[in-house]
Amino acid sequence: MRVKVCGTTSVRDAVLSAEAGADALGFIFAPVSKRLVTPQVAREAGLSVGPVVARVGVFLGQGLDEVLRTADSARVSAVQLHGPLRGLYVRQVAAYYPVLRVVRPADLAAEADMWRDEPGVTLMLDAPEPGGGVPLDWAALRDVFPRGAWLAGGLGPANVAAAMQALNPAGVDAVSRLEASPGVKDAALVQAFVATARPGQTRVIHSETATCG
Ligand SMILES: O=C(O)c1ccccc1NCC(=O)[C@H](O)[C@H](O)COP(=O)(O)O
Repeated sequence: MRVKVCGTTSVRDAVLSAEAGADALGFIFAPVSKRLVTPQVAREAGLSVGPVVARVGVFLGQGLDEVLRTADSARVSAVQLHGPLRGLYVRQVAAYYPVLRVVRPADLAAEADMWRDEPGVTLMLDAPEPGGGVPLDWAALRDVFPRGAWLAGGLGPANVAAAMQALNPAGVDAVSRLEASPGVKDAALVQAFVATARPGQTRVIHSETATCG
């Protein structure tokens, strides 16, 4: 089980999510988002969490050049793609970065067929409005949720265990229900989310500096 905390906009929030045990941090580069971050801040935040935590650049309907340039400048380790996209476009991004391809329930069957045997492209099921905090109907998805797919959509500390029980996703992702205000994390909510999704995984990011001599 992998846990991604999305909508990171500062070094402070990157460090608190990493210390809570998150496997991945999301940096949103879609201009429509309330959690928009610059590539420079994303890069600094990513560098602040050490070598283990994945940094995911999140895009919605943006041009290929913009996606690749921004991802490079932010030094992300993976790219998350929202919106209706041609298969060729997704493959072109996947030639450079592991891709989380985000789909709505209505598009799940077609996209699952398209990406089933495609190394480097992982499906993530999300609500039609990304970052909207609205959970999906897990019961309706039980028979069609693809093996190895990730789940998002209105997840938080109070419901992530039930979502995992219902669909057994390979990863979970959340933003709205982990915030004090849009773009600002609530440390207690992040800790509770990660601890519930994957117990016992906190980590130390900043250790005491050893003194020599
Ligand atoms: O969160 C946003 O503002 C956003 C805007 C545009 C594209 C993607 C966005 N978020 C992507 C995410 O990965 C969210 O974590 C995911 O949609 C779940 O959000 P939530 O339902 O609020 O937990």
